[in-house]
Formats: sequence, C-alpha cells, structure tokens
Amino acid sequence: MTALTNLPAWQHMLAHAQRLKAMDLRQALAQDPARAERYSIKQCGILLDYAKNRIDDAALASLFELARTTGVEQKRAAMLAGGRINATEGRAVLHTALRAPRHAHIELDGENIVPAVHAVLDRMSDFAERVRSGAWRGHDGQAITDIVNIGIGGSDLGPYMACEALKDFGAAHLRLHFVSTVDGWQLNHVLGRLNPATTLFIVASKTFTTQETLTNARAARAWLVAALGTDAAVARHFVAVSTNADAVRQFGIDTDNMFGFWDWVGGRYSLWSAIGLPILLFIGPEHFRALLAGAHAMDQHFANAPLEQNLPAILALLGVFYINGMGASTQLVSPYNQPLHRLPAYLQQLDMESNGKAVRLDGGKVDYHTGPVIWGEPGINGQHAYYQLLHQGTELIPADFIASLENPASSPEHNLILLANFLAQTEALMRGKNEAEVRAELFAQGLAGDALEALVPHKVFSGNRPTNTLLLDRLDPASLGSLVALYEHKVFVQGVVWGINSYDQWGVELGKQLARTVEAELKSGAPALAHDASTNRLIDYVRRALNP
Ligand SMILES: O=P(O)(O)OC[C@H]1O[C@](O)(CO)[C@@H](O)[C@@H]1O
Repeated sequence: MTALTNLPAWQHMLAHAQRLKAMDLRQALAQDPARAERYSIKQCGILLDYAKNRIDDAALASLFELARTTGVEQKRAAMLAGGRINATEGRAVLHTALRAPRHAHIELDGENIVPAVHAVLDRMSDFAERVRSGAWRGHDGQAITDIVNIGIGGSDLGPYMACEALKDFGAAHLRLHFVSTVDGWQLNHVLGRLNPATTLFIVASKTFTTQETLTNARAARAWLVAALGTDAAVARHFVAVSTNADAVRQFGIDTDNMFGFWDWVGGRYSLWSAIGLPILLFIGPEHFRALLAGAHAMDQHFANAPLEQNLPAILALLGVFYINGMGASTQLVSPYNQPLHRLPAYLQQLDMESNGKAVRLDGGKVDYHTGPVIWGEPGINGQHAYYQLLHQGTELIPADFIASLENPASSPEHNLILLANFLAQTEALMRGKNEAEVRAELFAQGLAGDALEALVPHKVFSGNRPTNTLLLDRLDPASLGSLVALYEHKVFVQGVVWGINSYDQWGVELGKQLARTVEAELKSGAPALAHDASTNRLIDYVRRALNP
C-alpha cells in the first residue's frame, strides 16, 4: 500500500495549500461574485458557509481526490453496514443504528439489530413516562424531583451537553445533576442539596468498571441507604446504564432496573443509546425521538450525498487542509447559543479521543499530523477573552462559528445583537484591516505624524483567518441531533484520510494503570521507590500530607 504522504492526491493537496497559504480572501470574494453561494450548502436545517476559507475550486478538488483515494466512500459504506472497522478491538461501529427508524434493517453477524435498539428505547421511554408523570415512586411513596447522572467521559459529556442544549424542552419539575469527577466535592455538593426520598440516581458506565463512577455510585448508595434506612430503597432510587449486566448485578442494582447497550457503541458515540436516559427523562420520549431523527437525517445525507455536497466530508477535508497543508494544530469551536455551552467540551472527547493517534491501522507510525486540539467556549464570551489571539496572534486557528436564527427564549433585541456579533467576527477575521485603512482611521480621529505611525502596526489585522459559519434554523432536538451527527461523521472522514482507527482509545489506559499502583502506595506507610525520582518524591510528599 502506498504511504499517505506518497499519494499523488496528498501531494496535490499540499501544493494547493502552499499556493493558498497567503491567499487574499477579501480579494477572492470580491473577484468571484458566485464564491459565497458556491461554497455554501444547507442540509438538515443547518446552513454551512465555507466561503471564508483559504480554498478555491482546484484545492477543493484535490481534497475530494484525497478522500476518494484514501477510501472514504468504501469505509463509509463498511461502517454503516456493520463492518468491524474498529480493528484493534474487533468491533463494529454502529452508533448510526441507534438512530435508525424502527423499520430499518441493519445486520451484525447475520442478525438485524434494529429491533433490539428499539426494544431498549421503548423500555427507556416507558420508564421516563413513569418518572415524569410521578407514577414511578420513591421508596416512601414520593414522586421523583431530582435525577443524578453518575458517569464520566462519554457517559457524562453527551447527556450533559444535550440536556443543557435542550433546556427549553425539558420538564420544569425535574432537576438534573451530573456527577463525573472523583473529586468528592462534586458529589457532596450535589447530595447536600437533595432530598433522598425524591432522588433518582442513574449509574452510567459502558464497562461498569470505571473507578470514578463506581466510587461515586457507592457513596451515593451509602448516602441513600443511610437516609432511608434500608437497602430495599435502592431498587426505587437506582437505575444502571451499561453493557455489563454482571457488574451491574454485582454492584447491587437489579437488572430489571438496567438499560443495556452494546459493544458496537463507542463511549463517545453513545448519547443516542441508553446512555441518553437522562436526556430522555428530561425532554421526554417525543423530543428524544426527534433528536434521533435529526441525527438519522444527517446519517442519510452523509451516506448518500456525493463528497462534493457532503457536509461532514467538507468540514473534515477543510480541517485536513489546515492541519496537514498549513500547519494548524488546533480547531476552535465557537457556539454563540448559550445552551450549546458544553458543545466544545463534548467535541473535545469526540474528536481528540477518536483522532488523537500517532499509529496507523496497519501499525506503522504516521509521519503527518492527525487530530487537532479542540477548544472553545461560548463565542460571545470568547470575544472578550481569547479572540485577541484569533485576530492578531501568530497561530493559524481555523474556527467553526455556530449559531441559530431563532432564539425564542431570548429577546429580539438580544438575538439581533448576538447574531450581529456572530456575523461581524467572521467578517473581521476574514477581511482584517490593512495599514492604509488603519492610517485613514487614525487620521480621522485627529492623529498625525509620529504618533499616528507608532500606532499603525498595533492596529493592523492581517485577516485571511479561516472560519466556517454554521447557522441552524433553530436549536431544537432535531437540529442538535443533526449537528452532533455532523461532527461524528467529520471525525470519521478525517480518521479515514489519516488511516487511523478513530474508535479505540488505548491512550487513556496507562494513566489508569499507574494510578492503581500509586493509590496502593499512598495508602501504605512505606516510602515510594518503584518510580522515577520525581514521582517517588511527589508520592511521598502527598502520602505524608494524607497520613500525618
Ligand atoms: O462508560 P465507561 O465505561 O464508564 O467509560 C467512561 C469513559 O472512559 C473512557 O474509557 C476513557 O477513560 C471513555 O472512552 C469513556 O467514555
């Protein structure tokens, strides 16, 4: 097999990137009146404008050629058909099956998995209806008022992000809490505000072996049993979401109160599965199904649209262009809707746990960059914090700007100001401000001579800083589903181009493994000797503080 960097398509892509590194976007938009329309596409209620990128038709053609040569279309078909594309774990990657309609037929090992998916969904819906209506009662007969999701990583980030994003669709009488860290401060802080008699805990863990989650779940269980006076209360106040029924049983949760999923659902791709139970409880079955339908609509688009009109493929290839062609090492996600404030954190796991790899599927080391550092905060806050660096810093930082047109829970005045800023920032990043413009501006302010000239370089904006604009018609369950699925498929396409396995995460293991040893050493009275000098010293420092 030809190495990626030796492929003609790769070389073409690099040559175009070199040619367009210093592209004048202002000029490109002025000279080509059709550019804005040509480089925009609307799918599933999301308008993507990618005209403010350092690309032209020839560069794009090289990117689509690269995608085709690296087998994006074949791999896409293989993933959607249940091929075991997660080779290092021997697993299929079928999160798309979780949002397939009831009548769909997706086979894994000769069996249609769609009925099992819908059976769990129906059980979840039934349970959610009972909790939401008050028919599900706590141990002493009271209805549930508070739900605590105990989980971490994919068992926390997706549900938390979606519940925040869909707050306006949530049940007003249910309060949701998310406990993820093993810093007991978080759990204690949450428990301190709750009435055990009206609290439901969801212990969410794909493996049901995650130390942080099990430690928190045990503490929550002890708190509940102490307050309600009997182990029997657990059955009315604890449910589990997992693929590991034995471990759930062992923990003391009846599997009647367990909602299962499957090893072909990656943790960071699991919000559509039973891991989405907090979302379903909060927004109700109808809205949850709309979330799934929105994701399914994006799946259909991804599966069927030619790459040239394929939203996830376009976003992915633009990313490859900047990372591999122009040396970008980060990707900013800048959501302007406040409810999307957890989206950057969610996308950090989705993208960085998937594509933060330096070894190809064939075991060889990559000799090119792979997944970028994903970062961001709500955009309007970013403007007053790190946008200085975006506009005038030395780094190339491609940015996705996300907003929605409608914002019913805001006011028309607020929404107008928000969208004005949203639009103005991508314009400013693209057009910049040249010396002549700065001079004219300063002159109009009454400055002249040396005083004026001294300020000029500080006030120049280089411009040509690339952005994608993603405008949702509105933020609702369906559009959120489409948006998240869009990013899932973007990550997939990039992983295929780079020839890596986007679906394992061995990189999280070493730290976990070492923590078990360190934990034992912190408990012991003996000085630590087994590590390097720095770690030994730090362990002893902490051990002495913990056991004075
Ligand atoms: O759902 P689990 O099995 O508790 O795992 C939680 C998270 O931990 C990770 O394995 C990383 O440590 C993620 O991939 C996963 O989402």
